[in-house]
Amino acid sequence: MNCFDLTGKVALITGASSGIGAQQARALTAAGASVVLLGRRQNRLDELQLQLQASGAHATTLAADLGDLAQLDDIVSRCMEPWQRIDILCNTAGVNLRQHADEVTPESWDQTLDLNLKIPFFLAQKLIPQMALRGWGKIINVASLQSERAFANGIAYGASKGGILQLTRAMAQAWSSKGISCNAIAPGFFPTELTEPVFAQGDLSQQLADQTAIGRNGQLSDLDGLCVFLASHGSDYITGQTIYIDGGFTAK
Ligand SMILES: NC(=O)c1ccc[n+]([C@@H]2O[C@H](COP(=O)([O-])OP(=O)(O)OC[C@H]3O[C@@H](n4cnc5c(N)ncnc54)[C@H](O)[C@@H]3O)[C@@H](O)[C@H]2O)c1
Ligand SMILES: O=C(O)[C@H](O)[C@@H](O)[C@H](O)[C@H](O)CO
Repeated sequence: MNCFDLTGKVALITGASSGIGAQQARALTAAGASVVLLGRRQNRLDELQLQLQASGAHATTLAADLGDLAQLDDIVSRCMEPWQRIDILCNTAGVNLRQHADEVTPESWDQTLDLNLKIPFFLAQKLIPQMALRGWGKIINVASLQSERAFANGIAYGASKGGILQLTRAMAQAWSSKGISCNAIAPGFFPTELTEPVFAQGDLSQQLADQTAIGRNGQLSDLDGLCVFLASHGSDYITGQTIYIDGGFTAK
């Protein structure tokens, strides 16, 4: 048995229209999974769907805004339509407003905490029952360096990503006995739309690379192995963990 083979599994990926979510879609389909691509930009989802289909993968799109919790039941029923199952949930949609503490407002706080922390929990809660019926499932949350390290412009973001670390442990306590592993990946700095303002400052980008043990920032393809591993039978006895994939940044 190839314990990393995802043939027959269906993954829902939020934030799939760009960056880490789109890369997870490439990695999971390359390992045999079918994917439901959830994002707000239909044109971007369509482009990715075509690319994945060109390499023989099964992919569908679901244009939806996760900013409104009231829409979640409708979103969940739409994501179940294509294959009547979701085995793997990648909770990847996220936002970082990079505000100094003096500038954070109740609205910007809620926007960040709702998308980065609240939605991952409630989306999982709604998908767990059908995973539990089959006795197997995988929740993959996305943490951050800011689950561990504090940045002055990361008040709400850091709170949300610190929260993800503990939420992942609590989800694991609640659901692992049903055969559902709940883990998180914690990427270092990877070039995406989210980090454009960081990578646009060459000096800052180099300083961050210098803080890694490997000596460079991440490339999206660095994430593939961990993503497939956490989605597969290969990680069935791992749950409640946040795995840093940061070139050794947090090990320093
Ligand atoms: N890039 C990095 O260095 C890095 C490091 C650590 C963690 N992360 C995390 O990775 C995740 C993905 O970020 P990324 O770096 O790929 O950036 P990204 O901006 O490319 O991806 C975020 C995605 O979330 C989507 N999104 C935002 N608001 C949404 C909403 N209301 N409804 C639905 N989708 C919405 C965006 O459209 C985008 O596609 C985030 O949770 C981020 O915090 C990124
Ligand atoms: O972009 C930034 O300003 C933030 O520091 C984060 O979004 C990081 O990219 C990431 O979370 C680090 O792991």
